[in-house]
Amino acid sequence: MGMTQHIRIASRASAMATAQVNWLMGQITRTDSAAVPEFVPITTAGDRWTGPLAEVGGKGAFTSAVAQAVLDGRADLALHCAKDMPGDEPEPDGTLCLYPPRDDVHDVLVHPGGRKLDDLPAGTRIGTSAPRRIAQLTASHPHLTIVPVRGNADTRLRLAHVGDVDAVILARAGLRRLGREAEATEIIDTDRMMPALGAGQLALQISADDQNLLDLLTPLTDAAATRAALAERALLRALAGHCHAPIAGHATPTAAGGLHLAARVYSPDGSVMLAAARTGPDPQTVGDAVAQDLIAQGANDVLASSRRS
Ligand SMILES: NCc1[nH]cc(CCC(=O)O)c1CC(=O)O
Repeated sequence: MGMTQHIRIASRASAMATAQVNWLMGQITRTDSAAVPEFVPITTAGDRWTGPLAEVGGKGAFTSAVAQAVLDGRADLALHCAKDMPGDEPEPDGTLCLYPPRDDVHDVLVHPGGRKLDDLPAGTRIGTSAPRRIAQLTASHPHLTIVPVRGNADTRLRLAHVGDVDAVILARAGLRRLGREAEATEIIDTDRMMPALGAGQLALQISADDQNLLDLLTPLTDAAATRAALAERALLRALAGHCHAPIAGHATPTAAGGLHLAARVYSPDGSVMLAAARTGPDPQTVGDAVAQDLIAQGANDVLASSRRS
C-alpha cells in the first residue's frame, strides 16, 4: 500500500468544468487507491466579467489563471479544455500536458423547437460567438442571423430555452459533460463545421519535475489522443491562433500509426477559406507543415483581417 497522496486539481468552476473535475477525480481514485484528489476552484477575471473577452486578457485569461495555481504551488494539476489553451502566448516554463482519450469533436445545434440547420427559415437567430462557427455558418447558411452570446454552455442553453435566441451551437463534448446531450437536435457534419483545434480534448497540466504525479497519471493518457493534440497544438502555435480565431482543424490517427491533419482558416464571413492537409508520422512535423501550407496561402493576412473586424 502506497502513502496517501493528495492531488489538488485546479480548474474553473463552471458546470462543465466541475463535471470534468469529477470525471478526473474518479479516474484518479480508480488508478491509485492511495490518491486523494481535491478540487481547487479558480475564479478568473473572465468569469466575473460579462463584457468583451479581449478586455480581460482574451481567451487565454482562463487557462493561464488555472495554470498559475500549479506554478504557485496552490495545486498539483491544472485541468483544461485543450481547445481553450491559446497558441499565441508562450507556455509557462516547467510544465507539461498529458492527454486522456479524446471525446467527440462535433459541434451540435440545440434548437428547442426540434429543427435542424437546413430546416430553419431565414432570420432564425443562432446564438454563437466563436468566429470559427460564425464563419462556417455564414458560408453554409447565409440566411440565418447570428447573435453573439457570452457565458458558459449552460448559460447559452438557457438563452435558447427562454427564447432570447432560437437556437445555439455548442460542442457535443461539453453538452455531454453537462448531461444534456439529448438536447442536441443535429450533430453537425465536420465537413460543414470543422471542429476547433483541441475540440473534445482535456489537458492535464502538471509541473515537469513532479515525477510521482507523472507516474500516477500516465495510465490515464491515450497515445492516439496525445499525438493528435500535439499536432493540433503545433499548428495553433505556428499560426499564433486561439479559440477566438477563425481556425478549424482536426487530426485523426491513420492505420499506419501516423496521423492525418486537416485544417482551415476563414475570413470572418467565411467567404475566404484556406485549406491544407498532411499525413505523416511525427505530430510536430505534420502540424508545422500544415501551418506553413496555410501561411503560404495567406493565412496570416486572413487572420489579421479578422482581428481588425
Ligand atoms: N470555449 C468553451 C468550451 N471549451 C471547451 C468546450 C467544449 C468541450 C471541448 O470541446 O473540449 C467549450 C464549450 C463549447 O464550445 O460549446
